[in-house]
Amino acid sequence: MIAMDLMHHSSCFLLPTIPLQRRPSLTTAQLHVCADGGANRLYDEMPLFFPQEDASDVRRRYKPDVIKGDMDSIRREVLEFYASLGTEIVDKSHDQDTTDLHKCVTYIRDSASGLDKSNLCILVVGALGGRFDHEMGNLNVICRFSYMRIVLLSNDSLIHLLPRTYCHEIHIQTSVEGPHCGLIPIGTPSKSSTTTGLQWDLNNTAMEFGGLVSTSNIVKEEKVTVQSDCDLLWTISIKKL
Ligand SMILES: Nc1ncnc2c1ncn2[C@@H]1O[C@H](COP(=O)(O)OP(=O)(O)OP(=O)(O)O)[C@@H](O)[C@H]1O
Ligand SMILES: Cc1ncc(C[n+]2csc(CCO)c2C)c(N)n1
Repeated sequence: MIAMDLMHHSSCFLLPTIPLQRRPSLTTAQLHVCADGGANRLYDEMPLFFPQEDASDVRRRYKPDVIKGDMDSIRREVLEFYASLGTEIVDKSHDQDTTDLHKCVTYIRDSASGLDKSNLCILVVGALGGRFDHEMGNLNVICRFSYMRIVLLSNDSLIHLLPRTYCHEIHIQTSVEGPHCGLIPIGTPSKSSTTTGLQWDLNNTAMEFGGLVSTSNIVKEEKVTVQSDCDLLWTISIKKL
């Protein structure tokens, strides 16, 4: 039998930041990349977190490093505002075969700008809870880049891939996530998946889309373990404040 490497997962990025900082925790990221129309949301919504402050000051403080995409959704005023602050604009309007998220992931993967990639994790905010074709496109990106750690986030859920080549230990941050969770074989049927720490554990269980998938499961322990013969999507609910 071949011993498999262990991969640890922890959503500690969801934990509140030190109150003194008074900043959303994602500001600690090394690189901030907006996918096309995502820049409109940053521009429109960041000032809402700081209603007492001048909107332009807030936007300057939360400036993206890069905006990349096919540029069919970003508003001109938003593009010009961030470009004037030095944001790098990567216009890929000629590429209509990959999504803007795909374009952004390749930017981060191929970026050589002093980014520490040893423990790289990409958090994708606003990735869920909108148009279904966009959501499916985003899931496809995490399957396509299965060798990278990419987490899709909304206000309600978090999703990432558990590659079949590892045993997984998921450390549950019970103050901010759970208890609802799911394990879904999205690409290929699984002949055997085994878990611990769930209300309905899998025990060498077969799963396939169109057959049995594990949705509406419940986390029962602070550590969940998963092992499978195929890549699985892991999803867990995010608690409301
Ligand atoms: N409602 C949504 N739900 C989930 N993800 C989204 C949503 N809207 C945008 N995204 C993500 O943000 C990226 C940029 O969004 P944008 O609105 O610029 O897409 P777009 O290129 O205009 O797409 P389309 O041409 O299909 O309308 C998308 O590739 C997708 O990953
Ligand atoms: C088979 C196939 N289906 C859809 C598209 C369209 N498309 C896919 S990604 C993208 C860019 C969105 O920003 C567009 C327009 C395609 N090219 N090929």
